[in-house]
Amino acid sequence: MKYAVLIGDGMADYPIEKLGGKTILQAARTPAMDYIAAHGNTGLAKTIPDGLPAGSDVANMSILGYDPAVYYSGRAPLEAASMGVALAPDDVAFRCNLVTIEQGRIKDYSAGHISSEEAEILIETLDTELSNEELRFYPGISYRHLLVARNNLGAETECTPPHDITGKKIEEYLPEGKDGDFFSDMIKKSMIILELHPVNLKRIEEGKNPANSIWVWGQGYAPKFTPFQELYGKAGAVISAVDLLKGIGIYAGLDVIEVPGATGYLDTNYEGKANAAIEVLKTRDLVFVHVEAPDEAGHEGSIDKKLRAVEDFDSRIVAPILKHAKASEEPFTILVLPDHPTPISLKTHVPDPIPFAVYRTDKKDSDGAETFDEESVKKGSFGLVKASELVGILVKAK
Ligand SMILES: O=C(O)[C@@H](CO)OP(=O)(O)O
Repeated sequence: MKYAVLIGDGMADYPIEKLGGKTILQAARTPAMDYIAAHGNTGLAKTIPDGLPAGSDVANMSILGYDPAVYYSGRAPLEAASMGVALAPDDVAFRCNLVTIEQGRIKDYSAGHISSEEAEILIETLDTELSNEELRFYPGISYRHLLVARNNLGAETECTPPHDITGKKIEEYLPEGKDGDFFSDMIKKSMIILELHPVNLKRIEEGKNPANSIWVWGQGYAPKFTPFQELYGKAGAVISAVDLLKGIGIYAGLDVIEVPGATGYLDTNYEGKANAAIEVLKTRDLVFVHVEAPDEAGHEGSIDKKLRAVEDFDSRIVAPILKHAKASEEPFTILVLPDHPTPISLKTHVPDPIPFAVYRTDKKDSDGAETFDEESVKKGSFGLVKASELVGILVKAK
């Protein structure tokens, strides 16, 4: 049996008035996911354990088969692993967004989805100006970067994800608590350094949001994972543009497959990711394919972009993998799901259970769902499951 777990980050949503009360999944054309729901089994999965933040870190850790209540120690340590940054036991890794601040408010948590190339120049400037024996900055993907603080600095600081406070006054959300002042001062220093940086002057000239500040959050210590192979007896791989999924994969001992042109946005290399998934399953039992785009569209509050991202995920990731699976001599199990909802109306994540559907090429089955969406899956035989148990259920199924 081969397994393909296909994750459309943030796909789930709430009923939208402009769509006649439909959710994005109900309004989008998703024939491949509808086929999987109609010919397989469906249910709802709780990807965010009570008491943990509704983020893609917690949610995707669950989907990859690791209970966040046991394994989660923060987002940034996972991203650090993908960036090749080793952490000492008392190192605290922070996510360091490049953001756009305007009139004292968070205008854009992504600084206009700044290119990784532009961002690297800015992060290197900040590292030159602000790093010391206790602090180092590391460039990542687009607006997503890393700050590592030594000697437990910032471990207990209260930070807020910038995508949760679009439009809000930064003074009300700057880092607080232990070492809060230190990191607040660092954010303010970054504004001075970045304001007139040539990269930003050019972005402003081009009508793009400047990356005129950093914003730190998602900190934590390096986690400890039991290898995926040991937990599930399967050799697996991860395909994603973002360091978060690659980092979880590295800690789990999965192979990380790099796909050129994978951007973490709507312009990602869908075909490249689908082809890489089909290729890697020739030599591995299981592949996780993660697409970030629907989540970014949700944060932007764009119905059109989120419809496009979901339809692209369906036609350019799910459909080719489904076609390959049905033509394959070896049986396939395909699981499709979001990691969490990113409702257009809220422009950020919520911890609500997410819809999922499982299709096996060697079984004629159906739970009565005709489409794949937040309501139809409730007809399914799975009911409500703990997402971190899903992989185990699939690989043990007879
Ligand atoms: O990368 C990020 O900062 C966030 C934005 O929401 O994306 P995700 O939650 O999907 O990791």
